[in-house]
Amino acid sequence: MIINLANVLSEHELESINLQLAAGEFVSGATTAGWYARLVKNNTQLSSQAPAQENLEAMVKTALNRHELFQMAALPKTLSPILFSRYGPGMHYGLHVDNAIMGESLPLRSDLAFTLFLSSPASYGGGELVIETHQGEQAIKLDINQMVLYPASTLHRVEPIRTGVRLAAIGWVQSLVRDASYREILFDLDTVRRAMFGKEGKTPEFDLLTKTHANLLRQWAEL
Ligand SMILES: O=C(O)CCC(=O)C(=O)O
Ligand SMILES: [Fe+2]
Repeated sequence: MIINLANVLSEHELESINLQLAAGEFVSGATTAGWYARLVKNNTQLSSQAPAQENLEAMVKTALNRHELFQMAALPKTLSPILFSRYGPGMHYGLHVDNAIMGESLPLRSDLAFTLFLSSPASYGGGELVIETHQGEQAIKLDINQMVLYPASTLHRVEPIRTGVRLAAIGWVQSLVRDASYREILFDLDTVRRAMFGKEGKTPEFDLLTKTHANLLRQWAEL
């Protein structure tokens, strides 16, 4: 399941993040890629030593923790550190799959990946995130402050930037529910029960669906 999330940050957070990134020190992105992805990774990232990194990361994580659709779709157990990437003209990230296990002291299994777009699409040429799916390639270039959440198990790439600058926040999620098909069932059930609640309130049907959702989550969640 590939899902787009709108309005991830507040206006104020978006402005603050972009101001801090404009003043930040960016270094080669090769340092945070696996040995083979490094061969095709040509971008820059905010230095992990940058004074702003901690604060920026906290802002994105806070926004995701309060985003209902993100919580419903990802069922997050753990979020990775957030990378802030900057692609100028000619930069790209060739076809790769993300590392399955990330981090040494606190290892995380990357079930889902996300890209939060921090530049307006009209301000740069190229730079689509292209994901290989069973239905073929899907090219994604979202509006500023929108996020795509996609399976980290896919092969994907970032097309070369032709003009302008593409800023994005990137991260990974270890989900409480490892199996993507189970996550989709839970997501669908949760969507239906919320829609029912919106139309008719707390009916006996809503209660029963809520019970089913909770009991399936109990079956499938790994804590
Ligand atoms: O910038 C993007 O949209 C994706 C980057 C990516 O694939 C990665 O960092 O592994
Ligand atoms: Fe990737």
